[in-house]
Amino acid sequence: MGALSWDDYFMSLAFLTSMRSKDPSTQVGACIVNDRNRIIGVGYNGMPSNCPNDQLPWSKRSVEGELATKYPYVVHAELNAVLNKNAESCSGCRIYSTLFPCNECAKVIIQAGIKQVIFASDKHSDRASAKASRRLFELANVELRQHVPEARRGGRDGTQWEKAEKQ
Ligand SMILES: Nc1nc(=O)n([C@H]2C[C@H](O)[C@@H](COP(=O)(O)O)O2)cc1CO
Ligand SMILES: [Zn+2]
Repeated sequence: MGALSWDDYFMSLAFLTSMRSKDPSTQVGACIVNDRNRIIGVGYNGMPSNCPNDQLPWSKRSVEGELATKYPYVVHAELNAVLNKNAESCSGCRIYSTLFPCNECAKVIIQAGIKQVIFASDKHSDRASAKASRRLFELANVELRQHVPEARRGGRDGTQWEKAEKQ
């Protein structure tokens, strides 16, 4: 078996990172890499630091309304990856994400100077948020590419991607 490609390696790292997420329904991971294939930052979806996790909800919906769901509180994987960066800048970098970025993360990705987005799952492509992301990325000349694991081209065991697509 040959060496793992950079794309498979960084997407695998994004999946590994996603496994740190406490979100019971959707674990997302992201990894930012520079043009020398050095890792600049990683992140997963989680509640903001210093907020005791047991005091915020993980529900998708609630009879008590939106404030009793995770959505107003959770920090997305891509935003965490940018915020966690260990380099001066993300300018000219690429980001690997296990899920296509929402429009709020698209704004952050563009403002951070990231030039390429590689994603695994695109399961919410019909949502307004994903359509807005695409529009912003197109206007800002950020390249989008869905990751096709080597396994799909014949060879490696690609079970983690199959699992992500089913999520
Ligand atoms: N690109 C993304 N990065 C993320 O980190 N997320 C997070 C926010 C939530 O914690 C979870 C989505 O919840 P759900 O609606 O699929 O149960 O994934 C969501 C998206 C989707 O745009
Ligand atoms: Zn987002």
